[in-house]
Amino acid sequence: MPSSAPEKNQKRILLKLSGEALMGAESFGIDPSILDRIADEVKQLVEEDVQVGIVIGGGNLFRGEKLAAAGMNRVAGDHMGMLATVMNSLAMQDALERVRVGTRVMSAISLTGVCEDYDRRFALRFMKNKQVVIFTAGTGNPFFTTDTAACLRGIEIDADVILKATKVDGVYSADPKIYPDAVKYDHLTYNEALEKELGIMDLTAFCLARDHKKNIRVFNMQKPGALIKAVLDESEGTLISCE
Ligand SMILES: Nc1ncnc2c1ncn2[C@@H]1O[C@H](COP(=O)(O)OP(=O)(O)OP(=O)(O)O)[C@@H](O)[C@H]1O
Ligand SMILES: O=c1ccn([C@@H]2O[C@H](COP(=O)(O)O)[C@@H](O)[C@H]2O)c(=O)[nH]1
Repeated sequence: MPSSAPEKNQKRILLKLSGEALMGAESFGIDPSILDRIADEVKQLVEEDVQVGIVIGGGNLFRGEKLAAAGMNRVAGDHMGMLATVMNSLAMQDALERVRVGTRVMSAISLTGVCEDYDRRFALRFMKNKQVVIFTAGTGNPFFTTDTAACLRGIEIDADVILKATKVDGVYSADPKIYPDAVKYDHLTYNEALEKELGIMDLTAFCLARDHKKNIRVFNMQKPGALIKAVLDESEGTLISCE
């Protein structure tokens, strides 16, 4: 049976892009200049022979939890949240294809005529052929997050690392947006992150990555060049690993 692992010396990454990071200075939606910069950086990685899978959040548009707090049925709200991730994914695909990076959007929810259904084996083939694969619509199930989807897909495609691209420089002793004196960690184990109840990711995502021994690197996507450094130099942000 053919191996699903990348060729020797070739990296495969799962990049989780926060929906909120796509807003830039806006309070809702997408700032096209941010998408264009991310597309340029992803293109550089593909040119360096890195296989790239992407999961995008939907927090810039809708979150099920927030809609439920406003009175909506939670499952309907989560469906809206997952569809929001599809909108972000289509925008990212468009930006990547404008810089001539072949991109497939594979959805956990069937959306005939809009994007392809998720199929792990096809996804691996596309990535080996230098196409970027955007895994969209989260896990396809309500009550989950796109962080969990990123860990799930990262494990399925046997990524070398899961990169969480967000709006802060890494993992801190407390949320740096609320506690400006919080201290940044360069490295943490999963057990430390869980014990300290660090809110950078939800517990389901953390436990999934820990149980399957996948490292996560958290870094700031708003910093130009940080993605390249996080992948090629492994020097950006905070690394979370088992040991
Ligand atoms: N200990 C901590 N260290 C760093 N950031 C933290 C911590 N606790 C909470 N945070 C917050 O977590 C946020 C991460 O949110 P991010 O927007 O990346 O995730 P998301 O909710 O999964 O994505 P989306 O925006 O797509 O919904 C950071 O912006 C930061 O303010
Ligand atoms: O597997 C999933 C993933 C996401 N959702 C819903 O989508 C929104 C947006 O995702 P974020 O991770 O918050 O960016 C999320 O709030 C959920 O409502 C989901 O239901 N299932």
